[in-house]
Amino acid sequence: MAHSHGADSEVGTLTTVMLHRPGNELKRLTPRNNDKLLFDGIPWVSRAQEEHDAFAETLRQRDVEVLYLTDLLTETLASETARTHAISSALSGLHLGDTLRTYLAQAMADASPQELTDLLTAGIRNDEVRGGHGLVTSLLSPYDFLVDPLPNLLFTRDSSVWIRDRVAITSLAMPARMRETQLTELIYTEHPRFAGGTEQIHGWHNEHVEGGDVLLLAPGVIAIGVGERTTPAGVERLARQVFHGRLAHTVLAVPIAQERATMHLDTVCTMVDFDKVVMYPNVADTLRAHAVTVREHGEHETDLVLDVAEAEPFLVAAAKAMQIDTLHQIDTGLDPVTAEREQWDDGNNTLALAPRVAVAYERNDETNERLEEAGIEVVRIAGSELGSGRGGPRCMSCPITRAPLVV
Ligand SMILES: NC(=[NH2+])NCCC[C@H](N)C(=O)O
Repeated sequence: MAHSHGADSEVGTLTTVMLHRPGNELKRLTPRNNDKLLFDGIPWVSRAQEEHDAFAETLRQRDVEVLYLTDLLTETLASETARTHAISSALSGLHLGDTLRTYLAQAMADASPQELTDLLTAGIRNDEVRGGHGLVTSLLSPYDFLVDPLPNLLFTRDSSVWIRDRVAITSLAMPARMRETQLTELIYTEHPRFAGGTEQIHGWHNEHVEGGDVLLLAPGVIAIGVGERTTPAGVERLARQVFHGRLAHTVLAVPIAQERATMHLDTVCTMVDFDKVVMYPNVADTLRAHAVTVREHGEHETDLVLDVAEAEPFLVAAAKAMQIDTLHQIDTGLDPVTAEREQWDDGNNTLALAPRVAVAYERNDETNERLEEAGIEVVRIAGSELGSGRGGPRCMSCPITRAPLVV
């Protein structure tokens, strides 16, 4: 069946989304490794799954087709080429040594597609290896991971992003997340739903760009946060690619604080209408953007000559590029302490289902009330466990298709 995929805005009616239902990879988290694995606590896994199932159900009730990353992966792994590729990339680390690598490659090759999906997402710990007892396995601690678990797969926003009809395979900055894009790349390359018909841009081998930093402000206008995750060179690379592919006319490069609380642009600002954003009040006055445009196209991406404007207030630069009078910031009017608490719990990380309809964590009472006062329908979901990885509804979703935005 031919599918057409893609998105040209943050708010066009959402029709297909990719989620990841939290699984065994979360059971790998311990108080000793949670910081490195980018979680702030140890989630109660079964409750996280319940919360996630309710999130998915909420989307389905609104006619959104929900695809699960692991289902797509298992279907992809039915192909021998895909399996070989998945196994060799998962075992490419230099911590393994030849004996163990050969043993693991065989064990993974013997696994069913479903088992292989589990090994690739939950990882393999040294004490789980029953054979291959050579030097490396004896010297490593039993609790060392031979294949790292991927607890942050939950945040499907970051590991790929659709821009118009292309999908950007991102390049994740934190070591704990780098393997995620081996999986998204494999799905988009080999899964029958995407194979052949989907053109990919960027790539995990390129400069760092994470999907949480990429906001499709309007058809042709993309804001990209630059901070802890996306690097200045990452923005330049993606800008060149979207300009070369004629996917956008303006990229706004938006510096954000290099801190965990604001790891991505979507932790401080998301769109809830074609001309409205909800923004963390404590950065609203200082957020700035450089508009990047094309001075000269060329035959190749590298021939492009870019124009980079002086920084302007973000809302001003955005409205100009979007060719609207004002990009409104919904004034949540929160005092700085409440604002800081609710930002930490992803109050600003909303997922638009359509203009003026947004999914948000129920816990952020004040932000949600203000959104409703401003005419936004807030679809509340529970997230006490899901939120321990520091991500809200937008982070946990990768829109694969949105209806083109009609204003
Ligand atoms: N788009 C987002 N804001 N994603 C949140 C990702 C959270 C994840 N624990 C990380 O640190 O990478």
